[in-house]
Parts: sequence; C-alpha cells; structure tokens
Amino acid sequence: MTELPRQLYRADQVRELDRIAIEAYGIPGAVLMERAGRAAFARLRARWPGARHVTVICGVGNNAGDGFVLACLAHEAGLTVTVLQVDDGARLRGDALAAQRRLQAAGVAVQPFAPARLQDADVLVDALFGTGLDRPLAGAWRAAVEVINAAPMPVLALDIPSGLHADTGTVLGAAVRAALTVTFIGLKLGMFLEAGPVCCGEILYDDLGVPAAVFERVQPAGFR
Ligand SMILES: NC(=O)C1=CN([C@@H]2O[C@H](COP(=O)(O)OP(=O)(O)OC[C@H]3O[C@@H](n4cnc5c(N)ncnc54)[C@H](O)[C@@H]3O)[C@@H](O)[C@H]2O)[C@@H](O)CC1
Ligand SMILES: [K+]
Repeated sequence: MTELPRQLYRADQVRELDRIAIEAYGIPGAVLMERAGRAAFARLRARWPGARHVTVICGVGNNAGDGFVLACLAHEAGLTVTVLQVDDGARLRGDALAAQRRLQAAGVAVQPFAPARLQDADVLVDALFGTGLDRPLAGAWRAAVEVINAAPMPVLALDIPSGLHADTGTVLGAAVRAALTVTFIGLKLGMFLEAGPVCCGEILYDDLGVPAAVFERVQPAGFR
C-alpha cells in the first residue's frame, strides 16, 4: 500500500494501464485480481480490526472478482463470510469466474442478493461495479445500492463506489456511499469531482505492483 499519488486517470486510461501491465509486462490479470483482493482485505482488517462477519456484494465483472478474492481471504482468516450476487452470475467469465469457483471450492456459498441477508454483517464490501460501469443503474442493481446505503454497517468500496462515474464523479442512478474506498492501479478523476468525495469516504491506493514504467506510457488526465 503506497501513499496517494497525484496523478488522476479516466476509466479508459486505467483499463489501458491494466492492459499494458498484462500484455507488455506479463502480469496475469488473475494476479492483479488476487493482489487487489489481498490489498483490500488488509485494509479492511486495519480499519475494522473487530469485524467478525464480512458480507461481500458482487456484480458480474472483474470488480466482483476482486470481491470473491477478498471473501476467500476473509474465510481463510476465520471470519464469517456472506457472499451475495445481485445478478444470476451467468455472465461471470475469465478471472472473475475462476475466483468465484475457488471461493465455492473453499466452502463459501454465493447467494442471491436479498436485503435480509445483509443483517449480522459488521462490514459490507461493495464489489458490484468498478471501472466497467457504463450506464445508469436500474432495477435490481439500483435497488441493491439503495439497500446498501440504508444499511447501518460501514461499507468498503472496491476500486470505486458502485454507481459513481469514474470520469465525472456524477451519480449514475444511485451510488454507494462508502466509509473507505480502496482503489487500484490509478486514482480515478471522478473520485475527486461532484459526488466523488462523499461516495468514496477515505481513499486508499494500491499500485498492485504494476511497474513504474507502465505509468510512463499513459498521460494522466489530471492531478489532485
Ligand atoms: N485485469 C483487470 O482488468 C483488473 C481489473 N480489476 C477490477 O476490475 C474492474 C473492472 O472490471 P470490468 O471491466 O469487468 O467491469 P465491472 O466489474 O466494473 O462491471 C461489471 C460489468 O457490469 C456491466 N455493467 C456496466 N454498467 C452496468 C449497469 N448500469 N447495470 C448493469 N450492468 C452493468 C458491464 O457489462 C461490466 O462488464 C476494476 O474496477 C477493478 O475492480 C482489478 O482486479 C485489477 C485488475
Ligand atoms: K465497487
């Protein structure tokens, strides 16, 4: 975990940083996902050392994958772990699907999201959407964010609070209000604009071990 950098990026630029790290430096996406889950879990324990029950709410992309990795680590650390999926998960693929299967092999069930399933949690983890959010939340997705925001427990958001536009900081339908956001590889412009600061809460950053040379290949969109 390193200090907050000054560079700010758009979502497409962070995806470009991911791509360069994977393709030009041979860091598998699954390794980045493992490091993301591990970094976020370490920060969860540091912020809420007394937490005994963690509930991870997952979407259907790689942000969910980060959540599955965190859930597995929490389970291995002896915490009570509840994993909820808002969609039927049929769209899961690649690294995220592999992470979900590892979690299930470790004995943690993935259940459909339901408000009643949030109770008893000490901390909620927002693994619904990250930089792949590309349209306003609607239906069950929006309802889930509203239930999360109405719940009494603190929220740790993975990479960016779900519903927050990574480039503009606008709320796309609804956005998670997190106590802590652990963001990966690049700080997003939107975290510091409009609703960004309120939705992110405290921001912590992890470069996921991406070599400094990778960052020289993408011109930041701004500086904080
Ligand atoms: N190798 C990588 O690319 C890495 C990605 N990481 C994680 O992956 C995230 C990006 O993952 P993805 O690009 O898979 O996307 P997300 O996981 O952010 O979004 C999941 C999917 O939701 C769908 N979606 C978008 N807006 C929606 C809406 N309003 N309603 C319903 N569905 C919607 C899209 O089809 C998208 O693919 C990052 O934020 C980060 O958390 C990290 O693990 C670092 C490594
Ligand atoms: K998120």
